[in-house]
Amino acid sequence: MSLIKCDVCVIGAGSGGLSVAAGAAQMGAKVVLIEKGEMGGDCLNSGCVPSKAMLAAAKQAHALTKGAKLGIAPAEPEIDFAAVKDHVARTIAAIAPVDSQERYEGFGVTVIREHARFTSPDEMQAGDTTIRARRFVLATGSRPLVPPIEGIGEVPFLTNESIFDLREKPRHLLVVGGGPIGIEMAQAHRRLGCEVTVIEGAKALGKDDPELAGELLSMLRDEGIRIEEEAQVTSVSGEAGAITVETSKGRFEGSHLLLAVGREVVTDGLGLDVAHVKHDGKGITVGDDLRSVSNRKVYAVGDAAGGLMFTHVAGYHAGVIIRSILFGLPSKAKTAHLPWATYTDPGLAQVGLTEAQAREVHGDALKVIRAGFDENDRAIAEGRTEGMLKLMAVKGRPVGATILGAEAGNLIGVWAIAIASGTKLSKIAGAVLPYPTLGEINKRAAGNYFSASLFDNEWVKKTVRTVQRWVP
Ligand SMILES: Cc1cc2nc3c(=O)[nH]c(=O)nc-3n(C[C@H](O)[C@H](O)[C@H](O)COP(=O)(O)OP(=O)(O)OC[C@H]3O[C@@H](n4cnc5c(N)ncnc54)[C@H](O)[C@@H]3O)c2cc1C
Ligand SMILES: NC(=O)c1ccc[n+]([C@@H]2O[C@H](COP(=O)([O-])OP(=O)(O)OC[C@H]3O[C@@H](n4cnc5c(N)ncnc54)[C@H](O)[C@@H]3O)[C@@H](O)[C@H]2O)c1
Repeated sequence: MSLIKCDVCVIGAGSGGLSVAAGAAQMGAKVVLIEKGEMGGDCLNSGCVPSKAMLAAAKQAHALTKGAKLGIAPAEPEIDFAAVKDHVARTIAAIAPVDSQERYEGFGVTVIREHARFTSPDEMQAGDTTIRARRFVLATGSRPLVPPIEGIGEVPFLTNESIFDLREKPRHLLVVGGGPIGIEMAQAHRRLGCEVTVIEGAKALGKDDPELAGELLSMLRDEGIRIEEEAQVTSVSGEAGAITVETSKGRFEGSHLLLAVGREVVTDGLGLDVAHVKHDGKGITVGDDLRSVSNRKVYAVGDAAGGLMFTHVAGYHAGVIIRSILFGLPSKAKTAHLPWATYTDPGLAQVGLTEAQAREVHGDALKVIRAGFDENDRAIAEGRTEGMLKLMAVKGRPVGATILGAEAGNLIGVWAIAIASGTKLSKIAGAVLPYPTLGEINKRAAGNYFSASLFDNEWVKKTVRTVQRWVP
């Protein structure tokens, strides 16, 4: 048994824990990082990275089939499903060194590869080591929720933890859950040659703007994905290669089953009760300072904090608590400026309020401005004219933006910055952007906010006529 005393003990080397450990160690704190599984957590090993690598292969396959539009004869892609999985594995391997034990040890972090659990309010046990720390950071993430559906124990099923290792191409993938995981995986598999049925108990992409989410779903249906909404799963049965899902809307049959019905925060096995750390089904109970409400030595970040579950949110949380832990300064996590994107093609991205939320908060003061990708010269040149930007604005400032279209996840960045910093629309409308770029759609929407009052304005017209007549 050995004892380590440190300033900060971080549990979990995923997006949140790694950001805390790197920041704290490089600013001079003595840091211990404990990880029981793979360095990099969900995002690197079974989340963002493999899903985006798979979507990239799917996009390339799909591009071949659409060539006719641009004057290139369309071709049937030859898909080697196992080789796509090799690409996924290579992508993970290429990024892994950034999250590696060696790199973190290079920052001066003590990395322990064991399961950690509290043995008292200020001590943890990890293997043969006891860690006594001034502050603990729980960055234990989440895992796929497996609901108690009748028959689920007897049927082989996939989750995000196993689907990226599957090397055989599913003949017909049944996806239960139409959230971002289900929808991204549905498009990836469809474009890679699988039959795909999405079975959603409520509304698919139900956390997004219903109008643009609806448009995306109809595009996905046009690609051949069957999406059945309001279909609550009642039971599953069958065996490998022949799965049946019974729902309130009938029976669905396929060869493989993917469960993507949400996440469950990892709080078990941590000895939270021994440390008096309050928690519930949503995660560790924290205030907006991300500090446990019942043990002030303990913080939670990322998925474990029970809010929005995204890698960039985990990274943001890390910044918030580093300020508090290292400098003793008050620091609070906000949510209004946090963006997200679903990386289908076209993508769907959101920051701030949706139209419905903005209407509820701002009533008649709200202006909703639309700019279509079919008005953007670059989108036209590339044949990527589907979708639009919806901008929610109040008194010359953005309060929300929703984008459906090419590069939506990139384009939403401008609005994330604008909303976070309170930037006026006049600044975005007045920016000079390179032509022709998709990014001009943001400027166009901001410009549209002013154009009605500028171009349909009798007073402006009169002033211009007067100046033209009298000013030499
Ligand atoms: C399929 C999929 C796709 C996604 N795509 C995106 C995306 O495109 N963009 C995006 O922003 N987000 C995406 N996400 C969400 C993102 O992956 C998570 O929000 C993010 O990984 C959360 O990071 P975290 O640090 O909170 O937890 P994790 O990354 O889950 O890390 C937690 C770590 O803690 C360790 N741990 C747990 N308990 C203990 C213990 N007792 N002792 C020691 N170690 C422990 C675990 O082993 C794990 O490594 C996706 C998620 C999935 C599932
Ligand atoms: N692009 C991204 O950033 C990205 C991608 C994937 C995942 N994520 C993160 O991971 C989280 C989890 O994703 P998710 O898609 O698993 O969860 P989710 O909670 O967003 O969606 C799950 C869906 O499953 C449905 N559902 C639940 N039980 C059901 C049942 N018995 N039968 C049929 N449908 C059922 C729900 O109605 C919901 O629409 C996301 O909220 C997000 O934070 C992010």
